[in-house]
Amino acid sequence: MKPAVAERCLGNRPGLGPLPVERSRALPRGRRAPVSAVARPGKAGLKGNSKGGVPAASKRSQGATRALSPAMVELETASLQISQTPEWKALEDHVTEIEQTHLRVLLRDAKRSEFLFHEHNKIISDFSRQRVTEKTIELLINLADRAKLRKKIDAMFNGEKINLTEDRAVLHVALRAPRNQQIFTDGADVVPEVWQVLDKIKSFTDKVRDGTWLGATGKPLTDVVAIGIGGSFLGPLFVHTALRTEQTAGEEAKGRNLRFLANVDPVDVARALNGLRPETTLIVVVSKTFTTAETMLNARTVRTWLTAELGKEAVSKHMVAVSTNLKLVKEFGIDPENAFAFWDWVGGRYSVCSAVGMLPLSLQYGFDIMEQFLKGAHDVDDHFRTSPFGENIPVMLGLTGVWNTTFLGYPSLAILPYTQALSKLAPHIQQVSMESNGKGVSLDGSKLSFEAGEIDFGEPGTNGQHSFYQLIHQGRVVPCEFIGIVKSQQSVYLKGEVVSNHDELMCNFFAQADALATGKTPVELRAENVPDSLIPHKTFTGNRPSTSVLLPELTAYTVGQILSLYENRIAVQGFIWGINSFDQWGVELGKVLASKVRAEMNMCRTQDRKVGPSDGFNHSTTKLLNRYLDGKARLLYPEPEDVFPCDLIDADHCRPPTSYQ
Ligand SMILES: O=P(O)(O)OC[C@H]1O[C@H](O)[C@H](O)[C@@H](O)[C@@H]1O
Repeated sequence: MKPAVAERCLGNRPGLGPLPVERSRALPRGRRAPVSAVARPGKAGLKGNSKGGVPAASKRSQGATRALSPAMVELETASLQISQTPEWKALEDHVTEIEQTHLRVLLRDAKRSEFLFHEHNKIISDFSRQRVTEKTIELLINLADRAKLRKKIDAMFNGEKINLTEDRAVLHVALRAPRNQQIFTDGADVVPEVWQVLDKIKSFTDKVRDGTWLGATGKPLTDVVAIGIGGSFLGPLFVHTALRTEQTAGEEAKGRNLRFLANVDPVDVARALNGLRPETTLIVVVSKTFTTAETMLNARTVRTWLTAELGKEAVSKHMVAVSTNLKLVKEFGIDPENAFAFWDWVGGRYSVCSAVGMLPLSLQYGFDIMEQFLKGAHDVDDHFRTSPFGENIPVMLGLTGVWNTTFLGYPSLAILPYTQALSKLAPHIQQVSMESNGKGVSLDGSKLSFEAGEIDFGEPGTNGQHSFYQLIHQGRVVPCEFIGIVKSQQSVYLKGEVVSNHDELMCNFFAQADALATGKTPVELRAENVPDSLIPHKTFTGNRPSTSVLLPELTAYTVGQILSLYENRIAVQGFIWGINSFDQWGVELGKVLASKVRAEMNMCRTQDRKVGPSDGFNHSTTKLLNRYLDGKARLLYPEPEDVFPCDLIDADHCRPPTSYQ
């Protein structure tokens, strides 16, 4: 073992000045500055809803940095001051009316329940446990009309550049369009390109699966590790988790393994590679930009793992990539022939239907199954694009979401699938929803006068019931979305049991929604002889809103439907709030600051400095960084080029990563 490198850099150093946040706000390469920053630099303090002055959209059209099409100016204008419109005000007034009702009473009205019960292609959605009446829905649809929801949906499907701050179209719906459909953006039909890549995925994945494509030592590649993070990870993980126990998909996946590596934590590397052999492993590097720090370090790490055993030439057989940046893929050393493209009009969190999901998932389940997934998503896209709002399930989900969040003041949403197979739905939707709608300004850059976005979380039932349901029954009001399945992927019915295992699960699906809605009153408790002292503790106020969605089964097709329900629901909310749901500037600042820390750590290591950071860190960060580096200085590492976090994976290649001096 080479001598240890002592990494002690930081001495005690007096507190430094506050972090120069403004100076650090570099923009990512290739991206434009947000409109509010470039078009109207002096506008930061302008209130979005100030009554005076020229509307921002028309200001922009009077000489801003770039021209918008008349259609986009109209849509941007429709997004301004939505909270000042009579339709918004009517909903605010209506809250008082709704507050005088209780779901216990509303649910007695069968006519109302029928009105709130919708069905599309075997997906049933029941909105009767929302705190709404027919009038509420009418008022919400009026608001949608005022926000020009229909035009915004059309603009999205027609390839208009509705992602204004990045000047991009939002066309993930084109990823699941049938071959014969035409969808244009910038004057070109994108559907042929989409199918060109899908055909390439089919051809490649067939070859890997049938053993025509072999590894460097002539062995079939049975194991796949997909390296990617955020949108290049969560969607594919959700779909993989949903299909693992589905009968047909399970058959197709026999003898194959699909794993994901997302976190830059070496612990995740060790876990992803544990038990795998390079000679039977195919690595798929998934990154829209091919610059994401975590993914690129993980890709380099796994490439080292691979080439240490198989040599550099093995990369062409064992590593493929999915990206919009084919130039960087090539520079990384992956043959462009082995790269699967997608386009800047696909947002990362909306990319699971592109090669991002289709490549790794087709390797695991075969292309034909995954084509069903695309068909399911397209089916709901079509329903979303064409159905009247009152019968349109994604629109209804979006409208009730806006009602709960903005008007009734419930900021969160619990996503509660009653099937373990959907256990990764909530983590995926967290990104789609919170990265899309977690915004503080409207499309034109003016500050919102209300809070947009929704705090999403969730767990499959019944696990959640034994965890956080206490709070949602008796603590805060958290609107819920229950998802149930008629036919389980796995059927178990034990002799002597009163119901099958799946029915047992589904009893809870029905019971929980009613418990939240109707609650339990002190009168009912007294009738059950509950002692007076316990009555307050055992009372359930009820009146807690939820939606129930019931699907016939969970297959690749219905998983695609679920994806589209949520993606489009989230778009509806953003369209009504008047925000840009398709950019994500909020993730940049942390990345910039991490680069500064990285530069500092590197300087400490290379110069073996004994002094603290030279500038730019505040007292708190300096102090904590000191403690971290102090702690690290006590550890013995091999020379950096030998550090390889795989001692858990393959003892031949690794040494103990650390030990205490
Ligand atoms: O696919 P990549 O370019 O590697 O990006 C991965 C992720 O990076 C950032 O966190 C973005 O906010 C996400 O939207 C994106 O999905």
